[in-house]
Amino acid sequence: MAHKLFDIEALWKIERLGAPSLSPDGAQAVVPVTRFSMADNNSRTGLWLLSTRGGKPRALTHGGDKDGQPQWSPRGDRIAFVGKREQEGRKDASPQLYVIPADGGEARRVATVATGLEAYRWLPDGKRIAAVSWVWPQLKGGRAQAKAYKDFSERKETGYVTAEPLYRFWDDNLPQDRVPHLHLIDVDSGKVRDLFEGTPYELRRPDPSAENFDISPDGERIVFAFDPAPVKRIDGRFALAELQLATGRIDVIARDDDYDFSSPRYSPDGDRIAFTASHQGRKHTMPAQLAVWERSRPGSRSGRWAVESEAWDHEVHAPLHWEEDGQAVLFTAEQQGRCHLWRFDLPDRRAEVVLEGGWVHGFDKQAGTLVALRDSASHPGQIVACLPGQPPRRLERFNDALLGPMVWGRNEALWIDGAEGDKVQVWMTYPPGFDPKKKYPLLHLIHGGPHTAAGDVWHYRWNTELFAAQGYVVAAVNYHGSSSFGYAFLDSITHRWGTLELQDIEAATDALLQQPWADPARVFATGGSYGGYMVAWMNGHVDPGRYAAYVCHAGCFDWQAMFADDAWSWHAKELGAWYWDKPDQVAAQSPSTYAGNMRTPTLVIHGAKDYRVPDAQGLAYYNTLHARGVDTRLLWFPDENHWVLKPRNSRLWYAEFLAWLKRHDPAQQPARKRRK
Ligand SMILES: CSCC[C@H](NC=O)C(=O)N[C@@H](Cc1ccccc1)C(=O)O
Repeated sequence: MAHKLFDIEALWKIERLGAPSLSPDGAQAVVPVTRFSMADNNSRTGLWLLSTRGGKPRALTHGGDKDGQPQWSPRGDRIAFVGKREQEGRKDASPQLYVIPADGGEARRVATVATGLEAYRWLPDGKRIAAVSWVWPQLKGGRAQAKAYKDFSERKETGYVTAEPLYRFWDDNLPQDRVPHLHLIDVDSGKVRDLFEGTPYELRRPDPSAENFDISPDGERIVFAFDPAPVKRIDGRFALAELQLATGRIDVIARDDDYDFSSPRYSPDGDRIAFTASHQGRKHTMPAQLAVWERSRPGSRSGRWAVESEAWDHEVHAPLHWEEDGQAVLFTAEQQGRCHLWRFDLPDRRAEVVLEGGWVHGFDKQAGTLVALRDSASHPGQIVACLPGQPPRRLERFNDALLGPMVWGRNEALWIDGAEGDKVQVWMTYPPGFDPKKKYPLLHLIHGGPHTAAGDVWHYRWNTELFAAQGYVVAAVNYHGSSSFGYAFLDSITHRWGTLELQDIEAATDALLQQPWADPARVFATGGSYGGYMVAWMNGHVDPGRYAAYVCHAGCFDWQAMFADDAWSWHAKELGAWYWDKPDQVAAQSPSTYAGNMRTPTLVIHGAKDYRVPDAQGLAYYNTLHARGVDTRLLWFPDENHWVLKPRNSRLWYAEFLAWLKRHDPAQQPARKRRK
């Protein structure tokens, strides 16, 4: 068989699987599958049925362009999903809810909600659905909302007037006077009721999702997380409230101004609620921990809550999923650059791994069958099933024909001596056919956050296998501040951004340059967002010549000017001061302060729709390098945000990235230039 090298065309031919939902008997899973077209520069998402008992995957939907968030009904007879389709002569102007018989057939639009529907959950009766829609809170009734939506869509004034502190999020101009409300939808009649109408309640504004609410097993109550503060900010501290469906009464059941609560889930008997609690009053970096609220007595509206996982030094990721016996909760959590599925036993307060990562991104468990979406640095997302007493088994082979004939680079985690005498993890990907007796260029990929991690995960925007296939030894350092190594390590960089991270990256470079394969003239450093901050920081702190070139994608350059970002209320917590109180402390952590030392060639990349790191950051860095006479190049996307997401722009991104490294790689210069 001919062996092919993995490249950008293959990357975009990969069919991307979404989180699975299981039928109530656990026999089948439904998953969204997205296929991209480089030619058309777009994508289509359809739903597929996968049997957990054996058999070939079957396509469930064909009609829509973007059929997402499939959820099996509690009775197992139908599957709901969110899509934008054309049906009965009507084209959806906003995402709507559809249902389709689980054994196939035509999808039916459940209702037309002018303001659109997003996240949702089935009620246990299988006849109703609770869904999120952004509405004008002062209006009453669907008709008034529809008129407001029409007026808004057809308005000629494009100006955005606001007095909100949170008025944009990533690339979204929210709230524009709307707030996310929960709605109750009757699946057969299509009747819709706004459950929060006339109340001050709303779900979280940044990315409201189905993790923010849950329905009690008897279908009588809905618990949801809400921000009690009258003015909503990105770092709001959420409380929990419970709504009685019969009366509309809402009671606040758990509130602590020191804590941020999220992701509530009812226990199988409905008398406890698992949720995540982050002790923000102690410090803004505190992890989300597993907490449980317990009703004082059955049917009561009061109860007590406690953090259960305090002694377990891990951050708990939503969603939470109760085991059927009510004794344990399943969730994912990171550990040393991997993300496993864990079972947290409540009586013992002990966590054990149920399914190892790579990286587990989504899962469901019904009737003893577990399914999960899992990837690793060496393969994209796959759906695996675990039946009782059996090892994990793959349920589909969507990408095997494409990826099977490729030669892959080897991935491994190394540990080096980093800052503060700590061991620091470095994820390595070696070129296919790597021979340690030959010489190779070294490429740092520096992760963002800073409180995230590089790891055993498949990345579409910073694909380690793709870079390795181009001949680079790829190193991704989990510098101080990274998640997945415990709280002290994550918090160690607070109020002194840049310093320890640089020591770790430099220590990794030193350690790797000891390897026989390393070529000291061919070392590159690249990164996005906080990783972009780091390469700009390196340009001002590391001697010129140590790194042959940098690539800075969406990098933070100047923390004072960064105050234009959507995350501005975090700055003082992370940097230790507002810029007007301690300008020197903030400036000391800004790469721009060290511009006078910058000499290393840099490719600067930025998207104009990036509200997290506004593109003025990238432009200021690029202009600075120009003014200083440093070799630089700008790749600016008018239509991309913090991430480059369109197939053609991604191809351009990789092409420019690789061409920049090649241009500054002494081994890749024409012979005449190299002799000079
Ligand atoms: C508390 S850190 C800021 C939020 C955030 N973290 C999640 O990844 C983030 O967006 N980080 C950016 C860099 C950044 C840091 C601080 C303020 C704005 C942007 C990233 O690396 O993606």
